[in-house]
Amino acid sequence: MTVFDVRLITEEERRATFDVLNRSLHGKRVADDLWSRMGVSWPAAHKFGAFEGDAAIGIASSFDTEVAVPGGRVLPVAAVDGVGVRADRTRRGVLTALMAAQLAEVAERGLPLAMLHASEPTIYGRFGYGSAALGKTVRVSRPAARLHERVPVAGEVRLLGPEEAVKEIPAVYRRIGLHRPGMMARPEAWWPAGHERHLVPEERYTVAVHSGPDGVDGFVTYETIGRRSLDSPDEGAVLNVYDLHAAGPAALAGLWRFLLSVDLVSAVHARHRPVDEPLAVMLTDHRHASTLSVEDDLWLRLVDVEAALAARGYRAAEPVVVAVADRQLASNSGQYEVGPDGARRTSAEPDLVLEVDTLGMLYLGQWSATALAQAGRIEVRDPAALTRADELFTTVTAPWNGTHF
Ligand SMILES: CC(=O)SCCNC(=O)CCNC(=O)[C@H](O)C(C)(C)COP(=O)(O)OP(=O)(O)OC[C@H]1O[C@@H](n2cnc3c(N)ncnc32)[C@H](O)[C@@H]1OP(=O)(O)O
Repeated sequence: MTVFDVRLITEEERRATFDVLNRSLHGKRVADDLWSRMGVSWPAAHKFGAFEGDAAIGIASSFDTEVAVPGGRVLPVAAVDGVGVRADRTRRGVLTALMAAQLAEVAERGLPLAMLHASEPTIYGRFGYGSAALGKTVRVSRPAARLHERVPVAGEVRLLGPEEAVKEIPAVYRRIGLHRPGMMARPEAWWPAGHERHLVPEERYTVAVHSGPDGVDGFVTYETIGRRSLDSPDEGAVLNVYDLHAAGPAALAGLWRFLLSVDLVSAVHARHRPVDEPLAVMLTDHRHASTLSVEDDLWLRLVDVEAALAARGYRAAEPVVVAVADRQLASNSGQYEVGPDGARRTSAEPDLVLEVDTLGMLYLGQWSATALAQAGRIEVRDPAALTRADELFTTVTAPWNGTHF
């Protein structure tokens, strides 16, 4: 039986806890040069450590940012960005204790939501997180793929050097805005090169911007891996898209036209794209684009169910009453009436009964109530209410996070 304490870390414990994280995720200790680069992005704030005496054995980190929710509002959110337990201390409840402390702190600070990207999909459901936005990995073959003649393309693409990129790209990301549920504000500190999270990454990446009639309206960061051999021209160089954001269809098309024009490349791969991005039908032959996988991308936890439900928009339908059970934050458990005018607590009998992780799956519009009921995740007391819940929670665009954190 392991005896450990869980508490907020001190400044002096930053490196030891980062070491726990790095070893748990990558199996490597943090060398001096790595720490001198990455230490800046590992502040002590909002980091819970698990300690055996003075020795760090676990870490759960988060930072505050904002996330878009259906209906257009942007809510404060705790983005959980670093979780790990020392390999010789796993499966003894260390993570469970860390997540409880973190959730209590996020709730106490009044943040309505928490979110994360999971290393494994089996970990976070038990802590109230639901798989709230999916992402697809697409592959487009070159040189055969061509944009269809009706795809709107106006504007041009220009490559940026690293210094220009650091200056221009943060403003472009802000201008594009959080136009899909699930998109997040990116902390300013992330952008400069040399930062752990640098969003205008290392030398191996190329950054390009698209300019339309109103100025710069999209960007892409990519790297090219492998070389195409003259003996087997269909195999070889893959252009990997790391980050791609566009303000609208013309910018998206312009960036893809550019990506498909890069010489000596046999295929363009893009991970974690929005599931409804219409890339295949933007091509003359949509078999040139294939979806390699669809994966869980963003996981969402409603920390304050009433505030979170009240803050999102709903489509027109008669209200439904949902009963929510929350095993970690009992104050969230209860009935909520959800309708086109918003959501509030009620004492009415529930039409639908679900756990808070399932509510996270419903919240951004990724999953329909019907699908979740079919999967056994919603208990249906009134079948007519299921259709109403589908209508209320549906969103026109699929949710998407689009940021590596
Ligand atoms: C947001 C992010 O940072 S994602 C990155 C997460 N980190 C990693 O993947 C790094 C490698 N893994 C680890 O460090 C650890 O295995 C962790 C953090 C995933 C889990 O830590 P632990 O201290 O072992 O978790 P804990 O003992 O509290 O487990 C709680 C429950 O979850 C289950 N569980 C925990 N991790 C896993 C897993 N990877 N796969 C399946 N079940 C798991 C446990 O079996 C346990 O189940 P039970 O309550 O039915 O007994």
